[in-house]
Formats: sequence, C-alpha cells, structure tokens
Amino acid sequence: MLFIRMLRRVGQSPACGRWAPVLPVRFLGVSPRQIPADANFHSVSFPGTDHPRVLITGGLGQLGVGLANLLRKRFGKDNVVLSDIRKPPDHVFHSGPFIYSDILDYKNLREIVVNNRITWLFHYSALLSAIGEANVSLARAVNITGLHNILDVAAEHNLRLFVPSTIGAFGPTSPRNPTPDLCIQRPRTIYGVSKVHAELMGEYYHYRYGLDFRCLRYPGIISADSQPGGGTTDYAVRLFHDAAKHGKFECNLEARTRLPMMYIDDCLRATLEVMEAPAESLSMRTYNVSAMSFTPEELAQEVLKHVPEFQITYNVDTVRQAIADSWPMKFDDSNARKDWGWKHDFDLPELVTTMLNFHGSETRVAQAN
Ligand SMILES: NC(=O)C1=CN([C@@H]2O[C@H](COP(=O)(O)OP(=O)(O)OC[C@H]3O[C@@H](n4cnc5c(N)ncnc54)[C@H](O)[C@@H]3O)[C@@H](O)[C@H]2O)C=CC1
Ligand SMILES: CC(=O)[C@H](N)C(=O)O
Repeated sequence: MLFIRMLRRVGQSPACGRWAPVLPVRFLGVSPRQIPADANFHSVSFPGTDHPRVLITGGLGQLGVGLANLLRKRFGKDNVVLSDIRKPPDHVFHSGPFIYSDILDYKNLREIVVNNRITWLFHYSALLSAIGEANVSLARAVNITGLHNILDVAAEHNLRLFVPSTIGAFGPTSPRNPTPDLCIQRPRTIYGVSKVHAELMGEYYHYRYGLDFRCLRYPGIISADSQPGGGTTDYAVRLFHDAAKHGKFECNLEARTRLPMMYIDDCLRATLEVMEAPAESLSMRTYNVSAMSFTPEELAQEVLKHVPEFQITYNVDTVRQAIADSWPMKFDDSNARKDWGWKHDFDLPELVTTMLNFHGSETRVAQAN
C-alpha cells in the first residue's frame, strides 16, 4: 500500500529529466527511518531571506572552520551551523553556532536538520588516508555508514549536499599524469574506497531520487592556521611550520614524490562556487579541481628562496609512500573550468609566500611575548 502511494508521488527529476520516485528506496521498507508517504519532504521557504541554512559536519578538522568563516561572510553568521564530535576551542565556539553532531547517529542528524531548518549540508566528517589505514573499521564506519546517514537525511529533507572526494579516490591503475575525471578508479586504501563509494552513491541518489548532490575531488590542501588530520599530503603543511620555526624539516615522503596540492582559500572558494553554480551548468556531479603539483624537493627549493638556511632531510614512512605512489601526480580539471568557471589563484610561489608570511608573523609574535 505504502509502495503504491509512493509510486503516485512521482515527479520529473529536474536533474536528469527522467521520471523518478521522490524518495530513497530505504523509506519503502521496514527501516526505522520509514516515513509516511504523504509527509511533506520539501524544504521550508524562509520569508525575508534567500540565504541557505547551512550545516557543516566534521567541522573542527583542517578545513571546516575556514569553510564556516567563508560561508558566514556570505550568508550571515547565524545561518551557518558548525558541528563535530569534539569540543570546540573558545574562539570557534564564540564565532557562531556550534552543535554536537555524530554522523553515526541518524536521529541526532535528523533533529539538527529539522530544528535548525537546514537547507544546505557540507559533509566534512571523515578519517583521512594514513589514519584510515591505521584504523580500518572506524574508517569504514565513519566514511561509509556515516555517508549513508548523510545521504538519507539529505534526501529526506531535500537538502543540497556537498561531499568532498579526493585525489585518493584513484589508484595505481588510474592514469596518473594527468588524471581525468572519468577513468579507472581502483584505490588501495579504505579512505579511497570509501570516497569512490561516496561519489557513486551520491550520483546514484541524484539520478534516482533527484538529490542535489555536488562533489569535488580535492588535492592535498595546505592551510596555515589549521592542522591536517592524518593524511598522506600532511608533510606539505608541516614543512612550513618547521621551516619558519626551526629552519629545517624531516619529510616522510621521498624527494621526488609528485602530488596535486591546493591552498585552502582556493579549495574553499571552489566549494562555494560549485554549490552556487546553476544546476544546468553542471554536466557532471563529481569534478576534479586542481591548482598546482609539486614534489617535496621542489617545495623545499621554493622555500629556500625565502629562508636561505632551510634544510630538508628525508625519513620515509613506507605506508604513506606506498599511498602517494598510487595517487595522481597531476589532476586534469578541465571540466570544472569549462562547466562552472573554476580558476585557481594560488600557484607554488604565491603559496610559499603566503604560508611563510603567516608562520613568520606567528613566530615573531611568539618571540616577542
Ligand atoms: N585536508 C585535505 O587535504 C583533504 C580533505 N578532503 C576531505 O575534506 C573533508 C574535510 O577534511 P579535513 O578537515 O582535512 O579532515 P580532518 O580529518 O581534519 O577532520 C575530520 C573531522 O571529522 C570529525 N569526525 C570524525 N568522526 C566523526 C563522527 N562520527 N561524526 C562527526 N564528525 C566526525 C573529526 O572529529 C574531525 O574534526 C574530508 O571529508 C576529507 O576527506 C579531501 C581531500 C583533501
Ligand atoms: C589528499 C587527501 O585526501 C588527504 N589530505 C590525505 O592525504 O589523506
């Protein structure tokens, strides 16, 4: 009976131009998440404002606080809710709405979406590549089961959903220089496997149920005022800190390991731009985005131009090296550039100047105190 009522509630999916049921199939079964077929699933309209109401999951990692700052400038402080399972530092807690959210707890997620009238969701919770290999079952739970909860809550409440993917979604059998959007994806990390799963599930929900799913494959992200959370590209963040503070750095990847990288400002701007892009401009739902590619050796050479006494040594971590050797060296992001006008601002020289300026001023402040 429920199934028949559901079939009556079909409409033309604006995204794919095909007839598709409005709700995920999970709601047809005996799932505890089953919802009456005649419930109203469409997001509320907000008189007096067109701003989205945003939730960011996993917001206390390397990228979430920066994203919240950018979105709050655009949509207003109170329209962006940051969430995580960790306790926020004072400055984050006082900078705008913060809430506890465990993505493994579906009821908690649904309450947050309903109580805060969320319309856009940025799903940042994850275990990254190196830490994921050290804790496969937790990575599987957070990155895969958690993603299922996110997809369901987004479909149920008609949210626009952003899920980041990564260069780590490719593997040793993918073309590595350059790596196009569509090619073989056989990653050998639980992180990569979970991100390919996220790309495919998000696209499936989009074509099957009309979920407004948007996904960018980020390169390694380099940020000055936030720490990386256990990835293979982390060396490129720590190098700046150690160069400014100690004049030397011990690198855990080989000198000639080439990986795609991006400065955080470009990454967050790309994220906002793809979320604001008109749906009809998106010929795909998962895009590579790129800025630069370099090796530890090339990064050290650029740093030497500013810190002449800088020394780099190598003590290779075999787990990280094996991961890096299976990842793209260069990303082909021509579809993002063509479809929604993606353009990066930071190449290697600008990245190095910006990062050293930040760490240099931080070191000078610390020395003065
Ligand atoms: N930082 C980078 O270089 C890149 C990041 N990405 C993706 O961007 C997103 C954000 O990355 P980062 O901020 O670097 O990650 P991160 O590892 O720094 O932060 C992840 C956050 O997820 C939270 N978390 C873990 N389990 C959770 C749970 N059960 N419920 C809710 N939150 C939970 C953690 O407490 C942490 O604050 C991730 O999905 C990552 O895969 C993709 C490519 C590159
Ligand atoms: C590139 C990523 O996804 C992340 N920084 C990692 O190294 O795991």
